[in-house]
Formats: sequence, C-alpha cells, structure tokens
Amino acid sequence: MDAMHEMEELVEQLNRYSYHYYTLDQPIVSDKEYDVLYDRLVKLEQESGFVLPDSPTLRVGGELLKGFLPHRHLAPLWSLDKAQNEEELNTWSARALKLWTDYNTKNPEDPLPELQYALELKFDGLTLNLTYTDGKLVQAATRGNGTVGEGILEQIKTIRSVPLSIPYKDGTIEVQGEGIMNLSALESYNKTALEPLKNARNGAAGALRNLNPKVTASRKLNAFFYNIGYSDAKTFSSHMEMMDFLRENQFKVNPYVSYFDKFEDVMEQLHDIEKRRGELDYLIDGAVVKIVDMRTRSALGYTGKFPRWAVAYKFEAEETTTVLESVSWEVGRTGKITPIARLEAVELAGVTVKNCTLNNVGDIERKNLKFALGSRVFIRRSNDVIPEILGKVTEENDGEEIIYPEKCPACDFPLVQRGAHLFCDNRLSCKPQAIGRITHFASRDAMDIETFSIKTATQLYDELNLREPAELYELEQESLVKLERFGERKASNLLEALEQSKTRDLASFLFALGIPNTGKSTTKMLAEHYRDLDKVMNATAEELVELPDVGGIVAESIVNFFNDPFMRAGVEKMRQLGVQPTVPAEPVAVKQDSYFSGKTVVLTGTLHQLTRDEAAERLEALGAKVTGSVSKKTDIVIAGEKAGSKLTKARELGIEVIEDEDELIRLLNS
Ligand SMILES: NC(=O)c1ccc[n+]([C@@H]2O[C@H](COP(=O)([O-])OP(=O)(O)OC[C@H]3O[C@@H](n4cnc5c(N)ncnc54)[C@H](O)[C@@H]3O)[C@@H](O)[C@H]2O)c1
Ligand SMILES: [Zn+2]
Repeated sequence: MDAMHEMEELVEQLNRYSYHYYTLDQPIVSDKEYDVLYDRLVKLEQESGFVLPDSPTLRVGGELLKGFLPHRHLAPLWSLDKAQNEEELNTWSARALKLWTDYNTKNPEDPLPELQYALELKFDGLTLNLTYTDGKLVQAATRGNGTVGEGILEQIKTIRSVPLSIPYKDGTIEVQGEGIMNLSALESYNKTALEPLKNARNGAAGALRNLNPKVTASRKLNAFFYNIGYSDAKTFSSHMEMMDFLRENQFKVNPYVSYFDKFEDVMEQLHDIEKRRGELDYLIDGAVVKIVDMRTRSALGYTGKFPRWAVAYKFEAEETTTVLESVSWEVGRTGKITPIARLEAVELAGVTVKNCTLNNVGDIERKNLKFALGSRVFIRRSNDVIPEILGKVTEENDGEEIIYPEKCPACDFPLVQRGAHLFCDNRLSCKPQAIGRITHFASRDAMDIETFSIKTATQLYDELNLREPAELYELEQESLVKLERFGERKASNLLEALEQSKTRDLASFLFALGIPNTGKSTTKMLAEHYRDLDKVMNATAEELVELPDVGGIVAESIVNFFNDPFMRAGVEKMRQLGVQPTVPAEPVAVKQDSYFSGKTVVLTGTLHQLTRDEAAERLEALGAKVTGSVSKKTDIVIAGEKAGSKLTKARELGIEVIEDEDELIRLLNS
C-alpha cells in the first residue's frame, strides 16, 4: 500500500475510534491499540511531509455532544506531547533546552532562569475547565475540541470536592483539572450496578457527559486540579505559586508534585511512580513533566496541539482487547466451579496473556458476556494481578453463547447454582475437590506439613485412596514407602510432620478446615474469642455476627460448615486420631494509659526495627485498634519506608502521621 493510501485509512480509522472514545465515551479499541496507529500516522506524516486536513494529529479532542450548551474557553485547552521511553523523553528535554538557550542568546540582558522541572501524575479521566467569577463557580466545561467545550455545570456540582465558591474574588479565572472516578468508588458502584462500568476513565467521562446530573451524582466522582488556564488579574511566576493558589482556594490538588533541578533525576522518579501506580485509588496513565518557570513557558510556547514546555511520559498500558476463544470450567476445593477464559494470546504489560478468570456465571451475565464467544473483549492486567475481562467491545450479542455445564467437569455430578456460583456437591469422590482440600489443609498457614504439595496429595489420592484431610492421620510408614519417589526417609519425615501438626494452634487448624469465605484473620479472631474448638463448632449465626469483621455471609458460612455432617465427622475423626489444637495463652492485660490507647491506627510501608505484624501486636497490647485502611475514623498512620497511597490519603485527611521509626519505638515503650 502506498503511504498516501495508508494515511487516508489511518485517518479514517483513528477518527472513528476518537468518535467512540471522546464523543460517546464508549471506546472500541484500547488506548494502547489507538496509540500504535496514531504513532504510525505521525511517522508517515513526517516522512511524506504531508498532513491530511482531517488528521487527528492536527486537533485536540473530539466533537461536542448535542444537548449541552457550548462553552468557549477563555484560553484554549491543549493536549500533551508524549514520550513512551527514556529516549523520547530526552529528545523532548534537548529541544526544551535548545529553545531556552536560543532565547537567552537573543535576550542576554534579561535571561530566563535555570531550567527546573515539576513532575505530576497524569490522571486518566476527563479534562475539566471551571469558570469562577468574583469567587462563584459560574460554569464548568469539558475540553471539547480545545476551543469550545460542553457546559456541564450541574454535573460538576455533584462532585463534592469541587468548591462552589472560593476566597479569590478578583474577576474571572478558569481552573483546569481532571474529573476522575476513584477505583474504590468504581468497585462499589459495580457491585450493585445493572450494567457494570468497564473502567474508571469511561465511568467518569460517561457520567460527566450525562444529561441527567442524578446519574453523575450516583457515580461519586472526584477531581484533581493542576492549572489556571485564564485569569483577569492574577499572574503567577512559577508552578509552585500556582499550586499554592489552588490550595489556598480550596481546590483539591494531588499531594504528589515533585520538583527537580536536574533532568536526569526526573527519569528515576518516573520509574518509581510507575512501580507504585497500583497503590493509588485512581487510574493514571503516566506522569507529566512541566517546566516550572512561567516566563520560560511563554518563551517556549505552543505547537498547534500542545505546549512545548510540558511532556507526558506514558506508562505501559494495562488494557487491551483480544478475542475470547473459549471457556473452560475448573473445580475448586469447596466445589465451586470457576469459569476460565481462554484468549487469543496478546501482549499486555510485559507478558503474554492467554487465560483469565471470569469469576462466576453471575459475572458472565453482568458483564454481558453470555454471547461473547469469538468476539473481542477488553482485558486489564494491573500490578501482577490476574488479568480480568472488563466487558465486550460491542454492545450487541454477536458472539456464540457460553454454555454453562450441567455436570461437574471432573466427576459428572449434577451441578447446582447458589447465588452467582455453580457448585459440585459431590464432596466424597470429586477428585479436584478432595485434592484441593487436602493440599489446603497441609499448606503453610494451615497445618504446615513441610514439603507437602499438590503432587503429594494427588499421589496419595491415586495410590492410597486418600479422600479426606482426616485420613492423613491414618497413613502408615509401611504403605508410604511403597510409593514411587517415597523412600524410608521421606515417609518418616511426612509422618513426623503430621504428628507435630496435631498440636497446631486453633487458629491455624480452623483455617486448615477451609471454611468458605473465612480467611486467616477471621479464624485467628475466632480462636482468640472462643478459645475452644467445640465452642466454635456450636456457635450460632446470631452470636457470630456480633464479632468484629464478621458479616452475615461469613457467619452463615461458618454455621453451615459445622452443621454439615460430613465436615463434622471429619473433625471428629481427626480428634480420635489425636489432633488437639492448642489455644493461645490468655491475652495480657491491655495497658490503658499509653499514647496509643483507644486510638485507631493504620500501619503502612516497611519498618526496620520490627515487622508490621510485631508492631500491630504491640499496638494492640497497648489498647489500639489496628485497621487496614485509612478513613476519617483513623487517628494515627504509622508510615514506614516506601509508604504509598495510605500515607497520601492520611495527608489529604489531615491525620496524624508517625514517620520516624525511633519516635514510634519510643512511644511504644513509654
Ligand atoms: N481508545 C481509543 O479509542 C482512543 C481514542 C482517542 C484517544 N485515546 C487516548 O487518548 C490519548 C490522547 O488524548 P489527549 O489528546 O487528550 O491526550 P492525553 O489525554 O494523553 O493528554 C492530555 C490530557 O492529560 C490530562 N492530564 C492529566 N493529568 C494532567 C496533569 N497533571 N497535567 C496536565 N494535564 C493532565 C489533561 O486532561 C489533558 O487534557 C491517546 O494517547 C489515547 O491513549 C484513545
Ligand atoms: Zn465434581
């Protein structure tokens, strides 16, 4: 294909994608796929020296939606130049340096100050431009095409953190920022939403550009502000000054802004942000480097599309699209059947993705995937988490149907649906269930049978007919040594480890039983509260829900588990074979007059003089309540090295922070 023809096709394709992305807030390709095509177009335009009139490289944003009143921005809104790697970033820096040098050569009497750089997060949401006149919020608009945006004042008013009036009353200013949906807000929204949102960016953009502000309000949006685009009277000499102004006028400013004198240091910081992006409660797709001095900014100026004094460093994409090829069904240790999606292999965030979980049949329906076999789907992989399918690319049911199994794929037993999940209730002879239960029972946090693996469980199942964890305690040296890869030594080691596990502590024993919906912290709490196995086994749901962190589902799971004759018989059998879980010593009396008594404390980051668990134990002994997440109820946040979003949040909420570890030790000991 000749270059001209390819350019025409790329322009057509990119404009179609942009329409879905900017105008409809329903992208049909991932940013990653869009960016590849865009970069190709830029390259062809550079090589040929020719740019088609409707090329997306000439314009900012997309078309305006009907129904919103247009707002003409008092100063234009720009896109950002992009760098994908260190080399491109250095090219940007070299160009900025050259422009700076040229200016100073021409103006020796009034040179620009030394270059200094600000580094900010690049939020992935919708650009906002708010107009304040004499201290009152009078208009709010999207970026639109950069010159004219859509008026979305009523929608913006639903964002609690946007000030409706500000102390600064000197004429008109326009404040720019990004409307976002916090990931925690997305998660809780999607828990009950009839139509789950595919990602936080579309969630925010779709809500702000919804004609019904009630819909906007239901999404619980948030915003960060980072620029004054226009002002009648106020001028700034530097980025810091502008940031201070924003803060003083009660705009939400992201706590992460750092400043650098040397460009080399920026790069290191960028890698650090990329590594820690998963700790944030909002999406970022990169970081923005900006020149700090305002006079230098005007000297460097703008291209048709973006400022020359800033550049966006784009992180590795976390989303892409691929084809859902088939679904297979796996049986877990509780009999739960999990659908696993097989995908057309695709590169994402540095690895080849071929499978991903679909959670359960309820999820398949909620994500509108029932008829998605053979169709394109969005997938996401962040921070080494297992990749997940976000939804179908198109709304239509244009794929093959995913047929749910009626019988267990492992044992042919008829399946039943409870809630969103399918279950195989054949606990006696469904192999993956038995092997899963036994392996879990022996695992480190459970009975801690050293060197026991899923392989061992399978071998014992196949060759010695082992069906239940209790039967582990009936194993004999004689039969073990006959197994392949099992010498005298290995057999006696296993028996020895089993013998020792008989007096494992109650919390680990309860965890080993594998009660559904009940993790380590819950079994620990149960052991500490009841201090007796029989009492746990006979606890009622009413009693259990009174305990900390036990909700209705957990209470019900525990009661059902111990009411099941099969499970009860298993426990009884273990006891007959000598299993006698031990109970921890009575807790030491809680000290009442410590610095931490009665306070709610969150630990984050790495401590050096003691582990986080040890610190938590000491704090609890002093009468503190140690919790996992920072909220208004938190009194103190203890931040070790590399503390991330929790520290940020503590700062935002103005919570007391202890960062000095020596100080912490002193307070613990006082
Ligand atoms: N998937 C699709 O179909 C599709 C289509 C079109 C565009 N896109 C995506 O959109 C991108 C291009 O969009 P663009 O031109 O708006 O550029 P951009 O979104 O990459 O960068 C400009 C925007 O960054 C935002 N921003 C966030 N944090 C900022 C900060 N701290 N300082 C300044 N600005 C900040 C601003 O809102 C600004 O408008 C493409 O790279 C592509 O990934 C995707
Ligand atoms: Zn089965």
